[in-house]
Amino acid sequence: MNAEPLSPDAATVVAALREELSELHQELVRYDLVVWTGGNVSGRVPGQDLFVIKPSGVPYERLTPQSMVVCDLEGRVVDGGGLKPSSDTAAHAYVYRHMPEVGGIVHTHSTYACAWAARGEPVPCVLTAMADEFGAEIPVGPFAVIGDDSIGRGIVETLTGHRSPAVLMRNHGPFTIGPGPRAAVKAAVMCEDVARSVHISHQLGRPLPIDPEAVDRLHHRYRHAYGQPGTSAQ
Ligand SMILES: O=C(CO)[C@@H](O)[C@H](O)COP(=O)(O)O
Repeated sequence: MNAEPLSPDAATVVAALREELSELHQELVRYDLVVWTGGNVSGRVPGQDLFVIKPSGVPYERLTPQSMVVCDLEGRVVDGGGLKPSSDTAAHAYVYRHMPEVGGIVHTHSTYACAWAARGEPVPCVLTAMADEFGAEIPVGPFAVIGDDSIGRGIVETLTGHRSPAVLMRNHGPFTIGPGPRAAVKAAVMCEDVARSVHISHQLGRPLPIDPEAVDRLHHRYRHAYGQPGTSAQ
């Protein structure tokens, strides 16, 4: 379905988002977070009830700005250029409808995060890098079927009021959120990194917990003081 044409301003914003998403999908490949056509990235169109998402089942090397699909917040295609949107479109749409602060969503099948998801076990906050980025454990969401908004419901119910921008959907894999798509990709990269380190730590012995007050301080510093003035950790 192709709906009303976008206003010139909205069309400019969508064009920029198509470019950004096309590039960000290659980051999933670069960081080894996906195989074949698994995984997807989306971004909310600021000021519009729209988001842009990957087409379903298209190999990463064939993804282009033009192949990205524009949807409304019910997950209906607004501009798809003949391509079907990702199988997770209804899930992303549900999150955008229920978490207005979210501007980007990522799903990957990264190995270590999926291994924790298969066990249904949260990744405990036992590294300063985890306290920085996640401010808590990485929680597990419910088992949910693919194709409707069940995954979205699980993401929203698990991450609302939680500091972590990542949830491990049980028996499935990680979904990450952020104020924009780049921040959500970063959370996906960090999620895999800490899932791997903590897994290895478990194999070596018992990881030591971090005092919750120290977790709070680390997370606050990372959010508000890390990096260059005027830039954020995102
Ligand atoms: O795991 C899932 C479905 O949740 C996806 O990651 C698929 O593997 C890729 O689906 P498309 O985004 O290509 O439809």
